[in-house]
Amino acid sequence: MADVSVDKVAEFQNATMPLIEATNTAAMTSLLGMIRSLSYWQIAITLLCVLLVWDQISYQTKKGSCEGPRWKWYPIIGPFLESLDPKFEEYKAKWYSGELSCVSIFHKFVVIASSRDLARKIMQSPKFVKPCVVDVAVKILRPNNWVFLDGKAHVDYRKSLNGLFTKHALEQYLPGLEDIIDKYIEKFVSISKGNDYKPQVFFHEMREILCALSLSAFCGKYITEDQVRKIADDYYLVTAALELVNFPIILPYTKTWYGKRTADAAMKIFEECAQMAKDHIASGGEPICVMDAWAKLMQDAKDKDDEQSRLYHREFSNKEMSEAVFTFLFASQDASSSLACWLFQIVADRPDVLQKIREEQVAVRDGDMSKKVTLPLIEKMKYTTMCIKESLRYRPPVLMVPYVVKQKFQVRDNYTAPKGSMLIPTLYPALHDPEVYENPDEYIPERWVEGSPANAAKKNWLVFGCGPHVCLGQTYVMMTFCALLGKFALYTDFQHTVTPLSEKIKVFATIFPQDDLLMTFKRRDPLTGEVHE
Ligand code: HEM
Repeated sequence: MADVSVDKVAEFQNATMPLIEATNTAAMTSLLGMIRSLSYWQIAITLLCVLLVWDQISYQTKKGSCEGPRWKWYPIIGPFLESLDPKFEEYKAKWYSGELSCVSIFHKFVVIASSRDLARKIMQSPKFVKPCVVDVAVKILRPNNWVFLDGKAHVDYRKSLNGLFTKHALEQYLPGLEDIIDKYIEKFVSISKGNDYKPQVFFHEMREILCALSLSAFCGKYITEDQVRKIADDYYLVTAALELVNFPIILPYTKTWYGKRTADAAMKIFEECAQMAKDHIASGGEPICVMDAWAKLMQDAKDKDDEQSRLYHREFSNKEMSEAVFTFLFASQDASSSLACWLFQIVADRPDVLQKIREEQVAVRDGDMSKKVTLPLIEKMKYTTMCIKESLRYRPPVLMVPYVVKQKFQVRDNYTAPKGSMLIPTLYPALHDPEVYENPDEYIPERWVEGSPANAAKKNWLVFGCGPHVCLGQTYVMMTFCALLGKFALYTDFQHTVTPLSEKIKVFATIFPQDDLLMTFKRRDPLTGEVHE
């Protein structure tokens, strides 16, 4: 029976095939004839119409249940021009338009996740997503850099870096950090003095001090003051080169070219530092910076065979160490400068808060101002820590963390993000959730007292991300800022001039006050509070 039907079908196909072929050939001929009869203009307009329709259909298909414009109002480019000059208020409107919202810019489809749980889900799904970097980052940070590792390779490498940022390791970097803080207290006071103590922009100085602190922690005394100044001065070129919208090919004298040149110069310096650190440790020296700590971990691991030691059994080359240290600088510079600007502004604007910090700083030293900043001292700075945490919550330096979808990813029941799309977990809404943080738009350090709802809501604390890429430097940040704010509060009388733009947020990689922070610093006696001009 079956054989008969198969034969019949074959017979029918044989009979009809010539007819179908003839029809197809005729259709093709008439289509070609029609195309030949069109002018170049008509062909171009037809192709453009096809492209526009395809662009809209592709947008609609990918958009699914996400919030977002019904149509792509600016065909092809989407809101490209707005993305060149990002505005905080526009971001905010997007986050609060729905827990998943989308935009499409050129061929890139971007999904923004603004609820706490979706943001966490994305950051904790390394099987489906990986951090998204702009194309040019691979050239600037170099293709073999550890930051581009994914999955198990990333987890393994990350384990070897964690050892450089444990509390024990960080404790060793503190004396170097304190030296830098002392120097910059002098410097800020003398800058203000040179300007007759009139308010002036301190945004650049904040970036410089943060760069100097990071470089001291990473390279210790191996890096000279001139080298620090040069890197601090030029670093903004790297930030500009790695902005979300930039030309992917490095052409001479463009932003990306300057960025790469700066990064290469910094990495060359770090390579030399790595060798000096290895020599220092080999000659029995104690570690005082990240480079030293790394060399020491390698040296100590030689005769051991436990899991931790095996991470350091291979020799990390100077080049590899320099590239890793550059990523630390890259990850820290903008975010830490942002925190510094907001923290100094916020505290200066609230004399009661500043007063409490000063009292605590004197108390933890038992009134003995010769005491050096150590880990036990920092652990006693409960109120200062709360002020820093609240600044990070109130003005989180990193608003969003872009990820790219590696394979189709069901983000929520009714939405699956397509492969290749960008998924951006947003950190701000979770940190301003009124159910967890009462009056979320007010700065209230006391909300962080032990046992408080804010403290209990660990899942909302997304300032440093979560999951396998969670910030490597978070403990370092808290320690450094306790030392920094504590000493400036004790030894300087710092004032902030409030302008209508002070509380407005400017987005430049991270966030800064729109007026660039107008401040003055005067020398202050830490015990009597007497201010000297
Ligand atoms: C206020 C300062 C800082 C903030 C707010 C901050 C925030 C963040 C955030 C949100 C992430 C992404 C986390 C994720 O994808 O889940 C991150 C990653 C990272 N941060 Fe920080 N960060 C700060 C300072 C630093 C410093 C000082 C360092 C220096 C070591 C650092 C090193 C890193 C590194 C290396 C990564 C990538 C980790 C990985 O991919 O495994 N950060 N940071």
